[in-house]
Amino acid sequence: MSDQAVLLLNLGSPKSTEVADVRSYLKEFLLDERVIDAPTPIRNLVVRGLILPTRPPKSAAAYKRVWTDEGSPLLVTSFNQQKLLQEVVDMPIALAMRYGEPSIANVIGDLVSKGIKKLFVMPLYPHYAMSSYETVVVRVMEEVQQQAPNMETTLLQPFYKDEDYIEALVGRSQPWLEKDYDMLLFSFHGIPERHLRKSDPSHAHCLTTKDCCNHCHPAHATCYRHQCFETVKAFVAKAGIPESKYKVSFQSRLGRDPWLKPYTDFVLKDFPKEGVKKLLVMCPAFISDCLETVEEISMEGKEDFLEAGGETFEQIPCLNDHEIWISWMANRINAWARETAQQAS
Ligand SMILES: C=CC1=C(C)c2cc3[nH]c(cc4nc(cc5[nH]c(cc1n2)c(C)c5CCC(=O)O)C(CCC(=O)O)=C4C)c(C)c3C=C
Ligand SMILES: [Fe+2]
Ligand SMILES: [Fe+2]
Repeated sequence: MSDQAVLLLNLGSPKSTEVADVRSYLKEFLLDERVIDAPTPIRNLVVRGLILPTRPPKSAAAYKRVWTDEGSPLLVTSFNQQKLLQEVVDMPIALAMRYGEPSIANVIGDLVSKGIKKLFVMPLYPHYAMSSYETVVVRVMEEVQQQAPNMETTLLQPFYKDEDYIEALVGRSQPWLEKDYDMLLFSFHGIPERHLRKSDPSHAHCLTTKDCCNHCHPAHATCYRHQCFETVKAFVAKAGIPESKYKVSFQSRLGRDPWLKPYTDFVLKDFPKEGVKKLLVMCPAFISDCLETVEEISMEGKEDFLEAGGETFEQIPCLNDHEIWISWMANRINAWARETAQQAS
């Protein structure tokens, strides 16, 4: 029996679309200090006093629009990824979510009880953000420290511009890129501008100049905006898309603070006035389609664009459980297993 295993990680969804389940999911999510990063008493006040009494019915209604007979798209796709990967990789593939179920604590407990000693931790986020990659890694490491301090862990690094990832993304997108379109919009999940400054270890680079993300700097190791731009740069170079035919925007903002701009909803409404009638959209911050790509973009975003005078709206699905993506994950796991074997010999 192998003492190696893989842990796939993603964000998580509520247990059901019932308002009470959505409220308890949002409570765990938004009380995370890396998501709402105000001092604890203020975070408690904002989340418990302002957000939880008002937002859950609205979020539950949005989840109802995307929920399938099998459950939340994000969870269904994640379980499919796990199953398909298990068919081609010769070691246990576990799956856990940062919020909700399957919980990181239970899944690590399960791996420990199976005698796993070496773990490849795969956060399924291409880019570094304190509210996505960092929080899930910190949570996994806390749990490993507590339950299995001697377990050897290797961490999949953000892969936003890796050649194999860009190839996978372009390969997956190819059938849509061959269609006739005026503009390709790369819509990334947004984050508050404050998070970008906080994640800059120098506290002297991110957002200090307009084009900071284009000037080489160590801060880019943790700069979400830089990493999003790099994904786009590499994608358009590989796919041969000219500068006049693409744009980058940021979606899903919450609250009144400034988030990364331009905002996707504004861009979608402005496009038709600028002559963009045939639109292609993709959301590369997400490996799997979820509430944010389905409800916010394919439903709401499409409606906004068409109502403003757009003619066609096509969306490239996320990598999901496409064979290109399963092969990508399998290759990374096999590379890790080879390195581990070499180190042991
Ligand atoms: C301060 C709030 C939020 C930050 C910062 C944030 C960053 C962030 N989120 C994702 C990925 C996902 N977010 C999803 C849903 C979602 N996100 C927020 C808030 C912040 N996200 C909320 C409140 C919600 C829940 C829905 C709602 O009420 O609007 C999802 C979808 C989950 C699903 O079940 O389908 C994903 C995925 C990233 C990658 C990220 C930072 C880069
Ligand atoms: Fe989010
Ligand atoms: Fe930057």
